[in-house]
Amino acid sequence: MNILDKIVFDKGLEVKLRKSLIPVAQLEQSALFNRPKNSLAAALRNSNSGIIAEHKRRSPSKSVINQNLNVQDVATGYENAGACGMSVLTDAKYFGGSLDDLLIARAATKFPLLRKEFIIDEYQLLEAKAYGADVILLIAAILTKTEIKNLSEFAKSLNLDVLLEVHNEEELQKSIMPSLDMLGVNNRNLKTFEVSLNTSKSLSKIIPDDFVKVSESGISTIDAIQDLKHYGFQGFLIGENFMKTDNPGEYAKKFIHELEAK
Ligand SMILES: O=P(O)(O)OC[C@@H](O)[C@@H](O)c1c[nH]c2ccccc12
Repeated sequence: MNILDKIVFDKGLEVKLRKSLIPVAQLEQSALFNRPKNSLAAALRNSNSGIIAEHKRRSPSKSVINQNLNVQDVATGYENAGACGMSVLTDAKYFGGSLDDLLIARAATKFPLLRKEFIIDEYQLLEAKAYGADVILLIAAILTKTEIKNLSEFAKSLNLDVLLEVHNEEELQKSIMPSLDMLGVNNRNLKTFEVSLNTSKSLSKIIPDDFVKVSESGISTIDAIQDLKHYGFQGFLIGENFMKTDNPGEYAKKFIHELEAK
């Protein structure tokens, strides 16, 4: 079993347990459930920096990144920095996150929030909504074409934006459908952890222009972003490069100002 298979196996057990603890009706009663969406896709289209800043304490590829921060400070820091939105890892076992992190970020900010999770079940989309997300991630490597269709259509019915993530051409070909808002290319192979920005560059040519293109992972310099912009990318998902500092918000602010000055 590769790491992605392990994560998905554990996620299946976790979702089953969560479903038995919190019924759908309770999620639907959340005060946040009918909150109007703040669209990440729209924010990216209207931005010239396009940064989506991530909250990530640890990961299977890097182990600990930063365990000493408070999500509320990180969220307000990212919003004040001028990021288009924030990605909040909610997986506990492999990334040290939680749905409470999402709830805290929501209470502290108004900008678009992405629930960064291994989504395999509609129940997780109801959770995303109940805990204040505006956007959800779907990962093509762990879903069939039918699952992508069903989950993305359900997300749209809940008024959530959908970011679909691919890593190769085969995943992209099976995924292109109208119920997606953004197409993300993960520069990191989730099975081997290899990272190359060339993955974004080569797949950009076959992503239809009606989707906002997002490049994810392994981005640490202004030059890399300038380069990716030439390939049509409008969104740049950055985690570790911000989170490894003592003050991710301040670091992101400098980074975004520098990018906007170019
Ligand atoms: O920390 P980085 O290299 O800047 O990467 C951020 C983000 O792209 C990465 O965390 C990510 C992209 N897709 C994912 C899917 C699941 C978990 C994590 C991810």
